Order: sequence, then C-alpha cells, then structure tokens
Amino acid sequence: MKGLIGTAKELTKQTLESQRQSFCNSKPYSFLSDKSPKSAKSLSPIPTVTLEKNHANLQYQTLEQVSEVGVFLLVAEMEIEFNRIHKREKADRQAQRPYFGKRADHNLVRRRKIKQKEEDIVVCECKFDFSKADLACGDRCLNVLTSTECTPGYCPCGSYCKNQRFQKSEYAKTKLFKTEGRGWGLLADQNIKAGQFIIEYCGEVISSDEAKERSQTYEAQGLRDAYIISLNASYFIDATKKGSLARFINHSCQPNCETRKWTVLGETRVGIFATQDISIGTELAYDYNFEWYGGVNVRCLCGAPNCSIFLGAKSQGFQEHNHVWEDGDDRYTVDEFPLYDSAEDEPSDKLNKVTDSAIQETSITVKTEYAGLNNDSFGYKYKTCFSGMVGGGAVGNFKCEADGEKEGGQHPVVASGLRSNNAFGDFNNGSGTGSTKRPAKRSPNRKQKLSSRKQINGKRVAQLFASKKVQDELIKCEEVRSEATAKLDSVYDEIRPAIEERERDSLDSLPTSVAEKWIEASCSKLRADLDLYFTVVKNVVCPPPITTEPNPSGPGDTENAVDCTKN
Ligand SMILES: C[S@@+](CC[C@H](N)C(=O)[O-])C[C@H]1O[C@@H](n2cnc3c(N)ncnc32)[C@H](O)[C@@H]1O
Repeated sequence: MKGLIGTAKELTKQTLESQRQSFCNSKPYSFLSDKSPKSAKSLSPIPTVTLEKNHANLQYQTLEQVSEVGVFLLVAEMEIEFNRIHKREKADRQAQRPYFGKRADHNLVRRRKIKQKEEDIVVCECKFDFSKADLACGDRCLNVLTSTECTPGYCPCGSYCKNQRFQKSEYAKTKLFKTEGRGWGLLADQNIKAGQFIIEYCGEVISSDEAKERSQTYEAQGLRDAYIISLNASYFIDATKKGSLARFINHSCQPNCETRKWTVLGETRVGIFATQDISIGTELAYDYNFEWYGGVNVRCLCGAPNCSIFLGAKSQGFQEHNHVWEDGDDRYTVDEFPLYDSAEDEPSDKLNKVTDSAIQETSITVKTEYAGLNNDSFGYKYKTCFSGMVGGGAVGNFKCEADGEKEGGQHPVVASGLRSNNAFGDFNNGSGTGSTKRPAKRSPNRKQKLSSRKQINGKRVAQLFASKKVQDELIKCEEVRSEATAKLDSVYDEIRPAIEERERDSLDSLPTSVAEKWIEASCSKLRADLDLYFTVVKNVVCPPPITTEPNPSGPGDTENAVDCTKN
C-alpha cells in the first residue's frame, strides 16, 4: 500500500487475534464487549479528533492486515450512532426551558448601562389635567409620537404619566402553551386592543460579533430554535438563555403583532405590540422578517393562506442559497463547472470487489494495492463520512440590519439552530459559498438502511472453505447475526410509535429509554457483523492447516463460485 507502513509483517493467527482484541477494546469499540451496552446517559462525550486519529490508524491496520471487509465502516457506523445519541442528549439538556420568573423582564437583561445625560432627556409638552388623568401622556404626547418613553421625574404628568410602559413592565396577560410542531407559543390571556403594548423582548444585549459567535455555538450544540433578534446595526438581543416570555412568540406570515423599537431612558428596547384587536385565547405571532444566514430550511407552520412556506424564505440569503433566481441570473450556470465522474469515486465498490475476490482466491496477498487510497485519501474519505455528524454546521455570513430602521420595522431573527420540521431531511449550511452536506439528523429508516446494505451471507461463505471447523464457525456466526438482525427489526417495530410521535411533534430527540434499546440492538447486530466478517477474514488470511477431512457441504474451490452477497 503506497506510503503506508511498508513493512508488511507475516501475519499469524496470534497477531490477528491480538489485533482484534485491541481493536475491540479501543474506545469507540469498547461497548462491543460482551457486557450489555452502557446506557446512553453514562457515556462520556467522544472526543472526535482523537477518534478520527484512532480510526485512521485502525483503518490502516485493518486494510494492511485484514485486507478489507469494511470493519472500519462498522466502527464508523457505531460512532455515528453514539455521536447522534450524545448530541441529542446534550441538545435536550441545553434546550430545557430556562427559568422564567415573574420578574423575567429587563432586570435580567445584561445591557450596557447608559447613564442618561440630563441634556438628553426629552420632556414632553403634555398638560396634566386631573379630570382626564387617564389620558396623561396619551396618543398625542410628543414622546409617544416619537416612540420615546418619558423619564420619571421629568414628565409634566408626574406619576400619572402613561408613557412608561417598558419601565413599569406594563405587559398584557399572556400564557405559554404547546403548539403543534412549532414548539412553545404564547397566547393572549386577555382581550388585547390594537396598538397595545404586549411585552418587551428581553434578553442579553450582545454585540454583533458575539451574536455571530453564539449563533454558531447554538447551531453546533443542536439548538433548534432561534432567539437572537437584531436591535440595531451594532447590537443584538439574545433570549436563548435569559429573556421574557416574548421569546416564545412564534412567527406568522399573517401576524397579529409586530415588534417596535422604543427609546427608554436613552436606550433602545424592543417591544411586541398588537397590530389588531386580539381576543383572549388567540396565539400571538409576529412576522419574524427572518434573515436566513444558513442552517436548515425551516418549514413554516403558521398556516396562513399567504404563508411563504419556509421561515426566512423572503430573505436574500435564503433565496440565493435555494437558488431562487431571476431570469438572466447566470451565477449558477453549470457550464463553468468541471464534469464529475462519479465512477472515479466509489471506494466501497472497489473494496467489495476486492473482498469477493479475496475470499474466492483463498490465498491472499496482504500487500494489496489500492491505487490512490493512501493515508491522506483514506483519512479524507473517512472524515467525509463523519464530518456531518459530528461537526457543527457553520453559519454563513452574518449581516447586520442597517441603522436608521424605521419605527415599527421588524427585527430580523437570526437563523441559528433552527427547528427542523423536515425532521429527517438532509440539511445544508447556507454560507452561499458551497454547501457542506450535513447528514440527516436521525434516521427513521434505519432498518431499511441496515438491511439494504449489501451483506455477506455467512452460510454461503462457509461453503467456500474446505475446513469443517471453519464452516461451523461461520455458520454459528451467521446464526448469531440472524438473531441479532431479527432482534433489531423487532426493536425497530417496537419503538416505531415513539419515533413517529416525535416526528409528528417535530421533536428531534428520542427518550433515552427508547434510544438505549435501539443502541443495544444495534450494538448486538454490529458486533455479530463484525464477528462474522472477522472470522471470514481471519480464515482467509490464516487458513487452518489443510487436513484430509471430507467436506460435506460443498466444494472448497471457486469452481462453482457462490455469490456470497446473496442472503
Ligand atoms: C423565538 S422562538 C419561538 C418559540 C419556540 N417555538 C419555542 O418553543 O421556544 C423561534 C423558533 O420557533 C420555531 N417557530 C416559530 N415560528 C414558527 C413557524 N411559523 N413555523 C415553524 N416553526 C416556527 C422555529 O424553530 C424558530 O426558530
């Protein structure tokens, strides 16, 4: 093998056996011991980089010494499974609703405190009239007209001033409720009048750089909902971990609310206001005016007749990424790209062929040459198979809303870690500069996937060996494997309702008990696969001494070659 160990050692059964031992005891494989798999909960997160390194090494050894049988693919699969569970669990833990006490208002907000200078205080010209105390600083108040709250101690209406709603947290009564497919939502718990201030959008006020960083982190952590909205060109409000109930208000393409910016004691704050009369029990929603910066396309479930189908579908990033272009836009002309011949890139096929021929030839050349599959190329291919699973999706360029946005304008929500309604679909990052494929979040068709893979049938392979002992060994392996397959299938049928229920709710994680069951069955199946493949390879590489024992089950040569891949 090019650029590889170069010192192909004589293989003995002993070295292979010890190889297998260390292989199975290496970290990702440790659960393949005879003990029942550890609970998903008790597993510590897998350091991916180390694993990749390990795998690269193991892969070497596997290729060099055992020639091939896709053992490393099994390792890959196991790691995928584990990473998936870890990621889910982690995301679930982190996605737990933060505590929102009654005082969950701007007191929680970490904002740059600006001491308002006296000369900056705008005093309105309202004349206070005791007989109309209710109208103090009403619609005609100059401050109200400029979306500025009056400053206590400076307003002519004194304590009767009605224009301090943010400061006094004069929120409408609202109630949290569970929506169908859109997570939590907020509904009116009283009748609300058009124009009424409903609630402040509170959160941590952060710079645009920090917003970008956080949004990438949240994405990588698997958080599905976006809570960062822009305040102005330089600042964003992040309600992911701290905020008010406003963070639960969902998007609608036909909203009954909108966001508005107000100046309060010299600072800009964002409030949710009713755009129409809203009766008690109605869900509150505003148009997120979502700026899509990458990540998954989230199907909009607002149900409005004019629904734009995806959140952020109107934003430039989304349209460019999804190739919604005007006539004459030649940015995506295919002519420019070199042609890609997929036939050149099918290592697994190549490996399959090698495997088949290796088995049929019974004597094997350990130093098999895999043209082009040197260390780097394999490392790369291997990584490709994983990167989507373990790597966080990058968030594309981050744009800031231009300053001087008109009052009442909407505040784009940063699309980080979006809930995927397309629960199992592939998702791409949308940086616009090429798309890194991310794998399906989870695979409901696992059963299908497992069974659709071309598999070696142990009983058929057994016929190719002259030794009765080997045949028995292989038949035993095949039986164990069939049992494991049947068990996996039945577990799948058992947990299917739970998966489907999650799917219906657009939830991305499974209860630990269900996941554990699935892992346990998957582990057994993969262990059985490994044992079978290993036994085949072991006996091909180190055939037992030829004896004169008769072979009742068939010829030991390849004359009547059996297609080992048929079940
Ligand atoms: C600010 S949060 C709203 C609260 C969120 N539903 C929750 O459970 O925490 C925004 C996220 O809610 C989901 N969401 C909001 N409106 C939606 C809609 N119309 N359709 C689908 N998902 C929506 C999206 O995942 C979005 O990123």
